Amino acid sequence: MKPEDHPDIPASKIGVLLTNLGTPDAPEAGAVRRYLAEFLSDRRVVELPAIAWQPILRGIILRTRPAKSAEAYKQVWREDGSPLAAITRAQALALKNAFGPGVMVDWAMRYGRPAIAERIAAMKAAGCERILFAPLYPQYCAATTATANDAAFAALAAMRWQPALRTLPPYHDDPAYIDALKQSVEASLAVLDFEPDTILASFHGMPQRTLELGDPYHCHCQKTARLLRDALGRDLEIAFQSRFGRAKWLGPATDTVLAAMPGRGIRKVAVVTPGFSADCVETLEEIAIRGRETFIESGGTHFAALPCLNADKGGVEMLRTILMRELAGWASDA
Ligand SMILES: C=CC1=C(C)c2cc3[nH]c(cc4nc(cc5[nH]c(cc1n2)c(C)c5CCC(=O)O)C(CCC(=O)O)=C4C)c(C)c3C=C
Ligand SMILES: [Fe+2]
Ligand SMILES: [Fe+2]
Repeated sequence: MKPEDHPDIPASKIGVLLTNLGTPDAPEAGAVRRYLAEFLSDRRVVELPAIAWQPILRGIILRTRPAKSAEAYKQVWREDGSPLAAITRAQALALKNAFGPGVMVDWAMRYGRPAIAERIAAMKAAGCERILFAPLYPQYCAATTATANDAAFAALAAMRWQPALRTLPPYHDDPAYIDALKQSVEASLAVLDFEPDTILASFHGMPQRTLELGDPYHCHCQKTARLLRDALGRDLEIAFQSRFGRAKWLGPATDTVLAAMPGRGIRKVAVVTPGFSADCVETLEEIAIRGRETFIESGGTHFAALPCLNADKGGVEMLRTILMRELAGWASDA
């Protein structure tokens, strides 16, 4: 029996914490500025010494970009908030009972709210002595996966009684992921009123230098694209979107490819964004709105932006499969 002066200890549980990048609290310049200040101050994202970068960030970028980005967010904002947050929340909800009793599922964001440290602390307070931390990036990159893991381990660094922590590895070539993408693309194409001449797989870009420094992101994206092309058994091109700053980024650039396609005889295109586990401003505004404009203004006739896996049945089942594998030896249902 526990002595009277002994602190309460909740029954031992397991936690699964889904994590994505983060998003502003509102589609307004002030909220976007706070979000970008945190995001773009991360040394894993902009790999420049603070003394050189902070004056540019504070003096130029945070004065100009928030208003422009807020306009983009306004165009995709939903009644239940930012698409990225709403969909990540829905993914966690859909997986709530997926791993059996004693396994709780929650979600967090690397930047903004709900914060990773806050949700890990809540899981520990609820009795989670083991946590599977799952950054939902199929392709590994230091600017996404590693910085999310850093934040999780930093949260543990402040704890006396730490939970054991596992992290979800990249799943860019996992058969469950490739199959979910194939099914999702085929279902989306089946309801289009046109047959695309080709499919363009657009991944978020990264500075070229990160490839030279040893980041596997470029190779992971290429492998996902190759496996998806093989699974679909049809033409599929790869491109990288969302270039930021003046340095050279991975290519070819999505907007350049879309602008050139009609000149190459490709007038009908479907764009898929397999690197995003949830639709967000990058897919819904940059691709579905601006990408369409670029393609049509260049002479294209038909354009479709296909949805991400999101909290759809196939996407959730894929997440259940890969998460269950990582829970092996921890959860009895795994
Ligand atoms: C999926 C992988 C992602 C990688 C790799 C990535 C790298 C990266 N991004 C920026 C700058 C910005 N990204 C922004 C939005 C954004 N980025 C990702 C994912 C990756 N980023 C997502 C899911 C989102 C959407 C967030 C949302 O709220 O919907 C933005 C903000 C939007 C804007 O102002 O354009 C910026 C800025 C850099 C610099 C970078 C790698 C170095
Ligand atoms: Fe980004
Ligand atoms: Fe590569």
